[in-house]
Amino acid sequence: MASTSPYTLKWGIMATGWIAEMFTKDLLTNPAARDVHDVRHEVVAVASSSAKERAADFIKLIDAPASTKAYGSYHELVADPDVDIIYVATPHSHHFQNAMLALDAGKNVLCEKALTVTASQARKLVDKAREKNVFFMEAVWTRYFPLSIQVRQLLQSGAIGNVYRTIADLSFNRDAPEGKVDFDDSHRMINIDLAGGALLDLGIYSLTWVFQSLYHVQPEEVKETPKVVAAVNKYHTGADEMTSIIVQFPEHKSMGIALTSLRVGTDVDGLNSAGAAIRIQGSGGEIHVMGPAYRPLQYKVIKKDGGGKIETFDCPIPKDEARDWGHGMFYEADECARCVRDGKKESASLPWSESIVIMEVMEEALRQGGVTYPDRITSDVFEPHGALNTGKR
Ligand SMILES: NC(=O)C1=CN([C@@H]2O[C@H](COP(=O)(O)OP(=O)(O)OC[C@H]3O[C@@H](n4cnc5c(N)ncnc54)[C@H](OP(=O)(O)O)[C@@H]3O)[C@@H](O)[C@H]2O)C=CC1
Ligand SMILES: O=C1OC[C@@H](O)[C@H](O)[C@H]1O
Repeated sequence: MASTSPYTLKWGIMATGWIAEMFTKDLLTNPAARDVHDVRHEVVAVASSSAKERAADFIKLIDAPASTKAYGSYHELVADPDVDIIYVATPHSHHFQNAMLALDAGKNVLCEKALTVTASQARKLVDKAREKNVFFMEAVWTRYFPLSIQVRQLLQSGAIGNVYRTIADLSFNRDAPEGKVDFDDSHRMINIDLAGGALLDLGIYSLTWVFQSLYHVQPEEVKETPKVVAAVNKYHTGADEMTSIIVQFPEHKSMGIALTSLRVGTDVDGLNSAGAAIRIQGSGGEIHVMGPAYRPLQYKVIKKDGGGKIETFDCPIPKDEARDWGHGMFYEADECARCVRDGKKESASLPWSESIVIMEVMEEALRQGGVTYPDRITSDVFEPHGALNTGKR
């Protein structure tokens, strides 16, 4: 008879910034609040590259169990035998080195987006995961939302006919006087040393929708590597502040347009008055996903022969009332738990090969736009004791 007790995945959290807080609070919610009963999560340890006290403060901040261990280095975290999986929540610049540190130690890894700064780095991480026979996934949380799964199923079932075009935007209006944007130059959003820029931070979600709707659904035997045409406006730090990419699949007669900007917003008034952030267009209709592209809560299906009828589907993020929390990152955590439980090394929702192709597209777009990141963060040579793994700023 099948066991009824849920599988427990034990997490180590690498870094103590904003998204680490959001994600770890989600891990601590009761899975039953989202009607999940087959897996659960434990936060075993948190590491800060700055100081052990910072990790201890984080544990208090998120109201984790008192037994949660605090480490003052990433090395200690990856050496902890109680940890099953490491969540890498550092800036883009650090992902390759930090994820490699964890994989090399034989840990399963969930690494924040954008997976790396270069495609070569992504390929090396995948090679290491394969060599160590561990699970590895890019934390594009939106992919694991029930909304995304429903939209992919609709597309695969032919609900809007042949899908030919997707237009997706994730842009924030952070325009500021004197040609500036409303981030300090040192902020990771625009800091070239941290691999900042609109594309790696936000545009990756526009590409996620282009890829979910046009590439992911292509049968394996006819998967087509896209052609890329990009236009980039650079900020004075050297990072991209506005990037538009055409992703072309000529064999499939399809095209995606992925947009991102730090000057104008997708949602001009914060009330979705401007309409859908994502339009997926097929021969028989359209699916409109209401933004933001990273955390969409509603989609609409409009059929060509629907006589003006619009079907609207709401997909709210469930909240654990006892903890007064529910952000939506628990869906990707549940996916990790199921994959590790089942011995899978990659997720079918975002396979390694797809993360790599998306990195290739972003790399090519930035190349066309003349954005160059410093050598120390584009290197694909693993330096376990280098500055990016030891917290030397
Ligand atoms: N999925 C999502 O919705 C979101 C994902 N992200 C992604 O998460 C990652 C982190 O973003 P976010 O949490 O906003 O960033 P923060 O700046 O808030 O946190 C980054 C953390 O990384 C660690 N770190 C190590 N070295 C450095 C360094 N040189 N400079 C700055 N921080 C360093 C620090 O933790 P410590 O000192 O403890 O080691 C720091 O707190 C990015 O990849 C981003 O794209 C961000 C926001 C939303
Ligand atoms: O991943 C993200 O999604 C939400 C944004 O606010 C954030 O900048 C980005 O990193």
